[in-house]
Amino acid sequence: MTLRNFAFIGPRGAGKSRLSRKFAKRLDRLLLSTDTLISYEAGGLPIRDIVAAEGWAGFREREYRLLEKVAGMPAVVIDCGGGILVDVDADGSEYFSERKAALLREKCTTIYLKRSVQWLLSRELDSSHRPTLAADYEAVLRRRLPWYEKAADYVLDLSGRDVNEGIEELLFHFRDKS
Ligand SMILES: Nc1ncnc2c1ncn2[C@@H]1O[C@H](COP(=O)(O)OP(=O)(O)O)[C@@H](O)[C@H]1O
Ligand SMILES: O=C(O)C1=C[C@@H](OP(=O)(O)O)[C@@H](O)[C@H](O)C1
Ligand SMILES: [Mg+2]
Repeated sequence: MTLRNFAFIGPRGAGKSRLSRKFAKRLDRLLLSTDTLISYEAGGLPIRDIVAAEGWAGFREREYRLLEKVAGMPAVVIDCGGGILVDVDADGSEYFSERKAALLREKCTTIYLKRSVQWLLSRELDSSHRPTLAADYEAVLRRRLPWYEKAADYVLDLSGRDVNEGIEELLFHFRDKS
């Protein structure tokens, strides 16, 4: 039995944080949230404030540096922020983050929590901790969804199913592989 770690990826609001907490508990593993650790390292500043101060480029850089530290830890569950596969260029345009994808590929079993575009749009979350991504959130989703597919070792489609069913599927699929 190897002690490979798990990383959850997927768009904002897919349920990564909630599911990964339950999953880590079932496996009795340590759960690490990239968002929470980035905030903590920034002296407790909410992500919204980090982005306001440093721009998305600053936040993506923090995300990369944090992922470098946690991706190789053995036997942990990593709850990634929705933009873990994103970097931004000088004019603020998003592109696929090969450097963060490479860390996930090399060091983690990456699970994509898949939801339909309609489901995600109907639940787009408005919270003081989640800075607005763009006026056209659907365009953001359509650009990013293929990136999650590309980076995933396993796709967990939660359409019409609850979190517990999803966890049972993962425990079954990875029963001899984790
Ligand atoms: N399956 C679900 N059923 C009901 N509420 C959910 C479910 N998954 C997530 N939520 C709620 O939706 C919100 C976003 O979930 P969260 O786990 O934070 O998503 P993510 O980390 O992918 O952005 C939270 O308020 C959470 O309580
Ligand atoms: O999609 C994104 O770019 C982001 C998603 C957020 O995490 P959740 O997916 O947990 O909401 C958080 O990392 C930050 O606000 C940026
Ligand atoms: Mg989250």
